[in-house]
Amino acid sequence: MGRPPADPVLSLSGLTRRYGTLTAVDDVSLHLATGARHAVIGPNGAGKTTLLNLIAGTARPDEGAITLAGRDITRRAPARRSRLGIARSFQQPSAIRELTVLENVMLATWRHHPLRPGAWRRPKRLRQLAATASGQLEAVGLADVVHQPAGALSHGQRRLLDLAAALAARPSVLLLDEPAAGLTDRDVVRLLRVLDDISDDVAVLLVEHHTDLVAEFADTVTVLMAGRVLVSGPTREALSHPEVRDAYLDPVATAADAPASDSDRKG
Ligand SMILES: Nc1ncnc2c1ncn2[C@@H]1O[C@H](COP(=O)(O)OP(=O)(O)OP(=O)(O)O)[C@@H](O)[C@H]1O
Repeated sequence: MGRPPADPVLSLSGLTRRYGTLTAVDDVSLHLATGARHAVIGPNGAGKTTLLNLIAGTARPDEGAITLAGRDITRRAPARRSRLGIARSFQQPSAIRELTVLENVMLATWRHHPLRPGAWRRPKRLRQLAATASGQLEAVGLADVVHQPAGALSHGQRRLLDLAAALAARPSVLLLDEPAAGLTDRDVVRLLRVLDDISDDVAVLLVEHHTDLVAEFADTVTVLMAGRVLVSGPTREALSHPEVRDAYLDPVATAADAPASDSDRKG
């Protein structure tokens, strides 16, 4: 396992979350430095989304602690955490279909940095919001569709819109829940380009099943299995860990390495 960074922006210590008799997240400790590119992988039901929920504050841990830039946020409400610098995207694109692409990003920025009552009527402030939102949309390659309703976008474009909305809040920690889900190969290439352009000020925690994307993007990978950390370390090391290959990844390669028949295996 890798050594924790000296000055982590996000630290999870012994996080545990139970649902009845099921322990969805079991004693997980992770530390992300500023600018980290950290992926969490694992089979369905391994606890990946629950882990993101615990960090975002939409689920509360039964045990353990979370610190953001040294500040204990374990008991902070989700809105407070987002104001402190945690942004996230969800498994399903979350844009409001009836609003334009630009309005969606403006709204997201607004939610993260609430204005004083009535401030929305000030044209200068609105222009600033629109400029920030436009810049972010340009950065993710959606400049051509800013005035279209979000509902008119393709699935891949809506994923990029989610990313723009999360980034517009200028987070220090960005949580991404399966951003490549349902994307075409071409969209994944586009997504990777956008992810690569994210500022080094932002630590990214990426939950993803698309292992090629993980291998390209992440410098560190944590593998969750039944809520527990199976392995955590540099990407190449973690992905080539024998238990990871056997249990989860690359079944074709694993099958090719395996003995030819059951009798071989038993023998
Ligand atoms: N609110 C909840 N109530 C009860 N059980 C839950 C709840 N949320 C998650 N679980 C259970 O916790 C376990 C972990 O779920 P989680 O969604 O975190 O897994 P995951 O690794 O994100 O899976 P997937 O890759 O399918 O999204 C699962 O067994 C799930 O059924």
